[in-house]
Amino acid sequence: MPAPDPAPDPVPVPDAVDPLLAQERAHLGASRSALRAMREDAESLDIRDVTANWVNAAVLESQIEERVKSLADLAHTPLFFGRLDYLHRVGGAAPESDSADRDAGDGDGKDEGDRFYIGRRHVHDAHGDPMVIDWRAPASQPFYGASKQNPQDVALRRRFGYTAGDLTAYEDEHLSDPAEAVRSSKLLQAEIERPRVGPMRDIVATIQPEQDEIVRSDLGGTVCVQGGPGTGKTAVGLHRIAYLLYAHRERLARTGTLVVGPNASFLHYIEQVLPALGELQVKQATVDSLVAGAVEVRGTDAAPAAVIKGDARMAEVLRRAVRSHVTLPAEPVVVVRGSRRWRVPVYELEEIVQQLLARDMRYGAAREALPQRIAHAVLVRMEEAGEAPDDRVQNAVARDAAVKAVVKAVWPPVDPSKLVLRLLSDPEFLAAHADGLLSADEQKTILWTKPARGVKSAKWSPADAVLIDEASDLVARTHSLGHVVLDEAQDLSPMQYRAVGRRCSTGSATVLGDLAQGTTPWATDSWPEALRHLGKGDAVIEELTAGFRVPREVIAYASRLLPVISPGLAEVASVRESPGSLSVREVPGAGPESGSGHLDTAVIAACVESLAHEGSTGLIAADARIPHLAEALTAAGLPYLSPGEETTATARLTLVPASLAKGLEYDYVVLDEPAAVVDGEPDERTGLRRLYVALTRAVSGLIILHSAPLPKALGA
Ligand SMILES: Nc1ncnc2c1ncn2[C@@H]1O[C@H](COP(=O)(O)OP(=O)(O)OP(=O)(O)O)[C@@H](O)[C@H]1O
Repeated sequence: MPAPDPAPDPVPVPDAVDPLLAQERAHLGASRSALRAMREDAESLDIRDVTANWVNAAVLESQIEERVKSLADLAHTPLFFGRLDYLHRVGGAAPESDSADRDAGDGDGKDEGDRFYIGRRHVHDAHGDPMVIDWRAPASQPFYGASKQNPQDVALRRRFGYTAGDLTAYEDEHLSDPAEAVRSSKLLQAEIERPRVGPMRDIVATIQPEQDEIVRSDLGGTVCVQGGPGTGKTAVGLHRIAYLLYAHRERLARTGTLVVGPNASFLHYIEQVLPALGELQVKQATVDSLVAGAVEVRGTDAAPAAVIKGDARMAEVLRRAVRSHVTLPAEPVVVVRGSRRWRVPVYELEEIVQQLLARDMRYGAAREALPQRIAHAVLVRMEEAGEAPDDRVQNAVARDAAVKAVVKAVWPPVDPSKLVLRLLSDPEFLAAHADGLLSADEQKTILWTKPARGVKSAKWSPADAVLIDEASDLVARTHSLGHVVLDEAQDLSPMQYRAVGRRCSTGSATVLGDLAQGTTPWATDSWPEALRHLGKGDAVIEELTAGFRVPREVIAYASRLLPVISPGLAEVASVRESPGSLSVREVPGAGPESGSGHLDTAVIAACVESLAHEGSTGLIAADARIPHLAEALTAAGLPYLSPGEETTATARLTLVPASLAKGLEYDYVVLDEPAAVVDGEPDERTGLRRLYVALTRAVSGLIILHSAPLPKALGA
């Protein structure tokens, strides 16, 4: 990101001094009143005359309720944050869908250029003229994308600053005035530097041009975003879903949208962003919860077994195993109807089965088609004999006991859980289907040492549940949603990508991740490959490099790990102007013999030091150290939260196991014993990647405390 001269301070000016500010405040007041009127209109809608039955009435009522909710004037979110004055009149094209109230730029008979106030939702006056337009409307786009080089027909871009809900400042850029120098925005900087408390916030007022391009990319295509820590991937993914819901509301309301995140605490952290943008219909899941349901997951796999179970070759093993249930018919089928017997010979039955196999239909769909095919063969014979059977006869023949018996023998039902249970319990069955795909050693690795007796008693692991999900899809097609946002995607196994891909097979996806933050044993090293497993090989891959979270000094320190953990990846360029602080403190005297008493004391002191600042503090430590640190915090009288629990002005300290730090951020981070974080992982590279994640959670300051030597890769 270029660093042009800063704009003059957007100093708050009293109304008397700046009449322009007074005008803008007046527009804000009028917009608020208009919004109130819109809400009152929605509340007073009488649906009795327009609905024919109670089902329609209930649907309509809930729609009205949603609308009333979406029209609420939220005290802490300003109604608009920007203004665009176009050089000319523009007609902001409406989105694909219904609602006229999202249209922007209706004619108002003026000759001068259009002026739009940009906010989180559309507000119109009593005549239907827009007071505020939705940030997602086409006419809002130049607010994010226009520049001095490409003013996009915009004369003036104005950003507004608020203090405690009051409009107190503004900042202007005359984009079409060649005499005006390019300046960086103070308001944008202030927004980025704002202390973090509570759940994740929307960034709608300050989306950057390169982010905006991703947010507004078309519903038809899948976009994959590679970006280092804090480059706004999660923010961009959530805003993209809000944008798509705006631009294609009807289609996506029918097909559904989903955000997939790494764990429940992460989902909890991000769950407020979409409602703040007025979007309430988005489902959230982890990959584990997505594939849950068929069995209860109570077990875990050792890394080597999990890696093989997550390998894409397992898809072929399963496909073979499912199809192995089909056997070619050995006997003809004879259907008796009245006094006549109709016989379909073996070779013809075989042909029917072969045709179904060749069509590569879902196993269950083919099983349903088979009796109809056999019945058809019977009907052909009836017609040849001069009868004139109709559809009812064909259906009756398809349900005939003799036909049913053939179907049962030739194409028996397959229970996906039982199938996977057998593959993992029965070496011969596995060998038969893994032949040429998995080596003997690999087969041994995934076989259960103690074969399970039944689906209920088996100790299923998360990777097993993914296998069952794949098998289920081989039997019956998984329902596809319209759009899926997949966050922290680098951590998925090929089989997990397939599971997510099934859920957007007829839709599209936004795939977000950072190869350097991959911490699973199966983490991906190549986006093109990951996207192929997802079934979206033609996705566009974008890169975000500007960092909005981590201060320069801190990101430079963490980036020392990059050559080891992800050679070739570029260091994030921090856009934060406040220098931030990095403090690396060695605490002598601790160690296995003397216990970790000194380190604990230093950690507690660092937490107290961090809490003296405004904003949240996260104490991140190796998972194994968490119970111990929890005790130390309690003994020191420092109350703390768990990740995902909302920080508030009074509860600002969170104790974070390194394994749950991904995706989260805190104003100040105290990092306990980096070597323990690295040692907590099965191999060094994964350990260093985990450390990289932990080092990149801080917004304003990072204190690292260690008594063991720091990992060499940090240049220590
Ligand atoms: N354009 C922006 N304006 C203001 N803040 C932004 C902008 N983009 C991102 N941010 C802020 O930067 C922080 C990091 O964003 P986000 O969590 O989306 O990054 P990420 O790339 O997903 O990070 P990680 O890889 O660590 O998960 C958040 O506080 C977010 O609100």
